[in-house]
Amino acid sequence: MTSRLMEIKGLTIKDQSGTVLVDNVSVGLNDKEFVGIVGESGSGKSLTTQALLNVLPKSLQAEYEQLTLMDRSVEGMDAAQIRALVGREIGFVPQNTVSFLHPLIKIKHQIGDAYMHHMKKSREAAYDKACRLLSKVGIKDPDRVMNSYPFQISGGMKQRVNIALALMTDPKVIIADEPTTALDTVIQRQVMDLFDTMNRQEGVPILFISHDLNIIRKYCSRVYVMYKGKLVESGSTELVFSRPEHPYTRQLLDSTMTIK
Ligand SMILES: Nc1ncnc2c1ncn2[C@@H]1O[C@H](COP(=O)(O)OP(=O)(O)OP(=O)(O)O)[C@@H](O)[C@H]1O
Repeated sequence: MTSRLMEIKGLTIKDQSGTVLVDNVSVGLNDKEFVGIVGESGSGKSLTTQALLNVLPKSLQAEYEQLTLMDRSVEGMDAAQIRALVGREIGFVPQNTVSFLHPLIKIKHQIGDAYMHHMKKSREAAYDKACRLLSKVGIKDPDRVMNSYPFQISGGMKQRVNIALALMTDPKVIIADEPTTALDTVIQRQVMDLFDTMNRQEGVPILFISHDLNIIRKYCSRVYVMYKGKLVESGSTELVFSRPEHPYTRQLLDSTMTIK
């Protein structure tokens, strides 16, 4: 069986009481792909993604058959090696933008430090690159944002700071968990087009978590559908959406069509 660039196989996650939160899920990403994971709130999308990046909360127990990061099995790697690999090569945009940023540290330090550390760059180079990326995600006054504390900027700004932060190290893979939820449609479009350009022009593979079927349909070539901790369907987006097999996928498509 061939393995993917990024992959977790047979993942089961339980909480402290033994309740199964994610049940035997396998997801993967090939080189150059733009892949979506879709499902309602609480279906296990975020936990699956966190397990793939080895950043699950310690209170949860995860078991899996295989974890592959950047084409390499993590078997035999220690925690520091995995952290370095993830930090250097994978750009992760987490869902919870509020708690991800440290409240007492100015944005310019938070956005620049990983870049200086992983890429061995100067503070000035980090500042310039961060401003360029903030402009790309639609921030018109990057200097002001850079010199702010997180509480001084809006939720949508924080979300865009997180996206810029994930892109600082020119990641070889992007994993984004609902990165555009707090953004208005114009900015959402700008951010999605930025991801799309990175994927098409630079071949950066992207794993994209969303509950928005329209976004998934527009950008992703392959999709996983999660429901109540299980993977209920997967395949090419076109096929899954034109001939959904699972009742939940059908329901999801019907509800989207009603709204639109
Ligand atoms: N740290 C945790 N401890 C206990 N249960 C958790 C924890 N994190 C998530 N859960 C539970 O696990 C289930 C899956 O959560 P997860 O965040 O992966 O869902 P999701 O599909 O990403 O939903 P959303 O889009 O709302 O984030 C939910 O029932 C959630 O309440």
